[in-house]
Amino acid sequence: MEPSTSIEQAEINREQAYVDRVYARLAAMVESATAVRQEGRERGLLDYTGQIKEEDYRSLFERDVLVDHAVRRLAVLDAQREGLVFGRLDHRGGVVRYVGRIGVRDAEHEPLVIDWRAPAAAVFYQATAAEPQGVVRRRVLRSQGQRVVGVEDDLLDAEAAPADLHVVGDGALMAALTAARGGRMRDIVATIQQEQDRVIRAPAPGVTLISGGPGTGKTVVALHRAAYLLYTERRRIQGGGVLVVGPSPVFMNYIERVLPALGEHEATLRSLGEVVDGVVADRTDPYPVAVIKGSDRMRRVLSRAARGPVPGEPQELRLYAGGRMLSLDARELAAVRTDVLRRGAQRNRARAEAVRTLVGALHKKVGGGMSRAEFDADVRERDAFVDFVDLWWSTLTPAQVLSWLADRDHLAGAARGVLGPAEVDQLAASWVGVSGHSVDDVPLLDELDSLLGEPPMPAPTRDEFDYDGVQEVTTSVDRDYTGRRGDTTPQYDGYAHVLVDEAQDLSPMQWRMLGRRGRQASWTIVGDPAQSSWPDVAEAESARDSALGNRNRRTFHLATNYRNSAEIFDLAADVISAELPDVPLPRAVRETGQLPEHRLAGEAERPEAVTTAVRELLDVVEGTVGVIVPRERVRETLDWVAPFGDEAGQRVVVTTGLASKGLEYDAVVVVEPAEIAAESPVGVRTLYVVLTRATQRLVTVGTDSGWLDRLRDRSRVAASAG
Ligand SMILES: Nc1ncnc2c1ncn2[C@@H]1O[C@H](COP(=O)(O)OP(=O)(O)OP(=O)(O)O)[C@@H](O)[C@H]1O
Repeated sequence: MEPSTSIEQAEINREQAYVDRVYARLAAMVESATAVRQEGRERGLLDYTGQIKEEDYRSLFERDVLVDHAVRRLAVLDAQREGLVFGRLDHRGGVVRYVGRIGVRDAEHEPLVIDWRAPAAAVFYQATAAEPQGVVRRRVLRSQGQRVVGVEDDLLDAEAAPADLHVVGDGALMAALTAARGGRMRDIVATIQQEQDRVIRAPAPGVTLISGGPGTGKTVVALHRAAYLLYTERRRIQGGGVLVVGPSPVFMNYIERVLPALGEHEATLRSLGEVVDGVVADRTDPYPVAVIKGSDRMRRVLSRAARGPVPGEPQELRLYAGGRMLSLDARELAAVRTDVLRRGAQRNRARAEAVRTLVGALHKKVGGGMSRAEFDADVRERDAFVDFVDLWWSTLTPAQVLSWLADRDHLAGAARGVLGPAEVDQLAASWVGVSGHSVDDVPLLDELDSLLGEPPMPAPTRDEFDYDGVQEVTTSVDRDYTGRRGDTTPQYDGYAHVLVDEAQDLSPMQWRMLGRRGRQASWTIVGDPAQSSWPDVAEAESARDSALGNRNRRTFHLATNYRNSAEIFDLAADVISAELPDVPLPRAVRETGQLPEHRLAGEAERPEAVTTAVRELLDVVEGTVGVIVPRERVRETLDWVAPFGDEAGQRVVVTTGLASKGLEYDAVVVVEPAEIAAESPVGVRTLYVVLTRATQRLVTVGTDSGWLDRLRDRSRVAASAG
C-alpha cells in the first residue's frame, strides 16, 4: 500500500532516517562480533600445543567463551535483517522510545531500540486509550526488508498530544489481519493485543493454560511466550531447553519460522509422531484404532506385554549341577520372571536380578549338600547357563515388543479383561502389513521404553576419560569460572519448558509420553475443548493431570477471533451451537461483506464444482486456497486439483478435517461437509474446525445440504444452485 498523503510520507521518511541509523549500528555490531570470533579462533590455534597445562586451559576456556558468545550474537544479529524496528512510543513529556525484535544500543551505550520482551517495552502492548500509561501515541512501522513502507498510529492520550504530533494510518491490527496468508505463520510482534500480552508475559513457573475459540491467536501467542521465556529466563531454560509440540509435521512446518523471526533458534520443535528420539511417524491410524491406542487401558496391555513371555523363548532349563540333572519347566521359569519383575523392575535392567533368582530356584532343587555360594560359583559361568540366559532374558527393544502384538493370540493374552475381542481384532490388524510406526504407536513405544529400560552401562574404563582434543575437557578453570559467576543453571532430566499446542486432542497415552519429557519443566498448554477430537474428555484430562502433577496452574481465555471474517465465523458458530449450545464463542473483529456460499452438486458434478470453486477463489484471494475433504476423498480430490499445481504453485492445498487443525488459508473449499461431520462421533467439532480455517472466503460443495437445515439462521449462507 502506498502512503496516501504527504504528511504520511513525511512521517515515513522521518522513521526511515531513524531505522537507517539502527541498521548502520547493527552492521557495526556484526563487524565487531566477527572480529571477536576471528580473534578467538586465532588465539585457539596458537594455544593448542598438544601439551595442556593449567594456564593453557584458562586461555582456551576464555577463547571458547569469547567465540561462543560472538557466534551466538552473530546468529541473533543475522536473523534481524527484516523489520528490526517495528514500534515507536511517544511518551508524555516528549520522550520517544523505539521497540524492536532485539535491543540495540548506540556506541555510547544509549538505547536505540528496546527488545520487545524487555519490561520497558511492555507498555507498547498494554497501553490503551482508557489507560494510556503515559503513552501519547503508539506507532507501528510497517517495513519491507529495511525499508519503512507505512506507519499506523493509535492516539492514546489526545489531551497530552503536542500540536505537531501527526496521527496517520488505519490501524496496524486491521492491516495485519487482512494481509494475504502464505504457507507459514508469521510473528505478530508489532500487533500483539493487550489480552494476548498478558498471556505472553505471565510468569514461567507451573502451568499456564491458554484456552480460546478458533483463531484467537492461541498458537501464535504461545510461541511469543516461548520467545519471551527464552529471553527472561535464559539461564534456567538453557539447562533443559524448550520443547514445542504440535499435532503434525505440516503444522510444525507452518509454525517453524515464528521463533527464528523473533530471534530464537534454540527451541526444539517436534510433531507428536517425532517426540521420541529416533522415531519419525507421520501416518495416523483410522479413528477407531487411534482411540484404542490412545486409551489409558493400553498401559495394562503394554505392561503385560513387557513383563510377559517372549515369543519363542526356551520352555525349559536343564543343567547338570550339584551332582544331578536339574531342570526348571515353563511354569517355574514364568514364576521366576514374575518374581523378578514384581516390584516394577525394568526388564532390561533386571538381568542380574533374573540370574540371581534363577540360580536360587535351581539351588532349591539340589536339596542340600552344596552351599548357595558354591552352587553360584559352579553354575553362573557355565556356557550352557549363560547361553540359556541370553535367550531367555535377552535385551528387548520397544519396537520388538510392540511387533509381537500384531499376533492376535499374543495380543489377546496381554489384553485379557482389558480390551474386548473386537478391539483386539482391530488393534492386531492395524499392525499387519504396514511399514514403520504410526503417530498413535509412538506413545506406545515410549511406554514400552519406560517399562523395559536401558540395559545398565558397563562400568567405564579409565581410557574413556582420556581425551585427544581439548574440547571435551572440564578443567578446574571451568569449575572455578562456573563457581565465580554463581552459575545456577539447573541440570534437567528432560526439558525446562514444554509447550503443547492443540492439547485438546492429546490422548492419555500421549500425555504420558509428554509427561516423561517435562518432569521438572514449567508448561504452557494451548487448547480449545470445542475443537477436540478425543471422545473421552475426562480420561484425557486425568492423564493430563497426572503428567502435570500438583504444579500451580494459571488459566487464560482468549476471546477475540483474529483469523476469520465475522461472516465466516458466524456460520461456524451456528454449526457448533446447534449441537453444543454451551460452547463459549469468540467474537470475530473483521467484516468483509462476503457471505460463505454453499453449492449443491450431485455426485457426477462434484469434481467440476470443486475445481470451479478453486479457480474462482484463486482469482479473488492473493494467498492460499485450502481444499478440505473427508479422509476417503483425499486421493480423488488431489487428482481434480492437480492441474492447478503448475498454475498456482503452492497456493492450493488439499487436506482433511483432522489434518487442518491449527492451519489457515485465505480461502477454503469444504467438500462434503456432512460427510466430515459423520466421520467420527465428534465429527461436528471437526466440522467446526474446518469452517474456521478461512481468513476471507469460504465455499462449501456437497451433495447434501442437510447440515445447514439445523442452523438457526440459514441466511448466513449465500444460496447457490452450484
Ligand atoms: N495480535 C495479532 N496481530 C495480528 N495477527 C494476529 C494477532 N493475533 C492473532 N493473529 C492471527 O490470527 C490467526 C490465528 O491465530 P492462531 O492460529 O494462533 O489462532 P488459534 O487460536 O491457535 O487458532 P485455532 O485454535 O483455530 O488453531 C493467525 O494468522 C495469527 O497470526
